[in-house]
Amino acid sequence: MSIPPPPPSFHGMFDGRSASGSASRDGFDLIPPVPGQFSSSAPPYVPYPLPPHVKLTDVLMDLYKPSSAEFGICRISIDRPLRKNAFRPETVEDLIKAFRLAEDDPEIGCIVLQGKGKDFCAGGDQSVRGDGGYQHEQTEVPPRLKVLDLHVQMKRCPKPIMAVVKGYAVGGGHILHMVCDITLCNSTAVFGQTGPRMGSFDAGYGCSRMARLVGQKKARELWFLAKFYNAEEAADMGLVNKVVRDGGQWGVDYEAIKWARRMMGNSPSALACLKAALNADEDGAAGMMQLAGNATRLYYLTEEAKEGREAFLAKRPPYWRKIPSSKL
Ligand SMILES: CC(C)(COP(=O)(O)OP(=O)(O)OC[C@H]1O[C@@H](n2cnc3c(N)ncnc32)[C@H](O)[C@@H]1OP(=O)(O)O)[C@@H](O)C(=O)NCCC(=O)NCCSC(=O)c1cc(O)c2ccccc2c1O
Repeated sequence: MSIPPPPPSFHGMFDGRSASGSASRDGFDLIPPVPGQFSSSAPPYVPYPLPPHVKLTDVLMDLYKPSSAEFGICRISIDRPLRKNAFRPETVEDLIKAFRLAEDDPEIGCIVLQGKGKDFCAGGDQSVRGDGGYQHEQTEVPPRLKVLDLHVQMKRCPKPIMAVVKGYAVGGGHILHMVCDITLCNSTAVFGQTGPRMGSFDAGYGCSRMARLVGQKKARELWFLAKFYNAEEAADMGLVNKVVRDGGQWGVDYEAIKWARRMMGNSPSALACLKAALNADEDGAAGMMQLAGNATRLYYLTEEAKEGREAFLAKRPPYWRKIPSSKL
């Protein structure tokens, strides 16, 4: 496989100097794109090429690949704007499929989760909430809370996931953004839990992740009072990485591209291991397993691991001492 040359726009990024030689602390501000760089004012995503066997009804996927040398950004959008992107079981199934595709696609380096239209997501669709969970259109599928599986999948995904929040991120929509690695929002964003007001609660990541993000006292305030908070309040609490205050309609979308390109300019394996490590204490044995899985995968790349495999296949004893690194 031929390796593409490094992207010209990144020259100088890592030594703190721009291509023109002007000093810059860490190069972040050198990262394109800026609005106006593209012919259209909307961010430059194109439809994601779905494999023929995958059909999505409630979710859209699109893609932005800055250059052939860089990884691409996959944007996953909940597409139920008339219900403020409230999710039904079919939406969750689509999200699970979309995240799986993005995770497995070697061209993708970062995933953006957003809502289509003015809102991020207003949580579980109450019109299909039955007595035992959310009811699938196909009535033979038992009512479930499949969104909890989606949370686990997002936490385990080795690629960074960034929420871009505009409008409401409430109820289960608030939990979805909290499960993402990074949250950017604009000044229209509204955050909060609604469960105790309408007969529900999420005692999973909805509690544990929130308490780690905002602290125990604030988490109890968010859940017990079930109030809404604006973008500034959410940022002050540590729920949001950055509030993009200006930049017009697409400001936060461009900021997300910039953050994604910055992350994708860093080592993918380092990011995957860091994500697993940052998850580990919250996720108990499952979290340690995720971190340990990365160690095994990296070990497989060593001459020592390859010798073990080759020896087994050749029906001979492994010859560890011929490998200089095979000692601790
Ligand atoms: C978000 C709002 C405050 C917005 O109010 P506003 O007045 O601006 O807009 P409307 O209320 O008129 O909404 C427009 C339109 O959308 C429909 N809609 C909005 N949210 C939902 C929803 N969640 N389900 C179904 N439909 C919704 C609304 O009915 C309107 O439709 P019309 O046909 O009438 O035009 C306000 O909309 C609001 O408070 N929404 C409800 C927010 C909410 O309570 N969400 C559910 C919380 S429970 C949950 O999400 C949940 C998630 C989990 O992950 C769990 C995990 C484990 C266990 C339980 C979980 C769980 O319960």
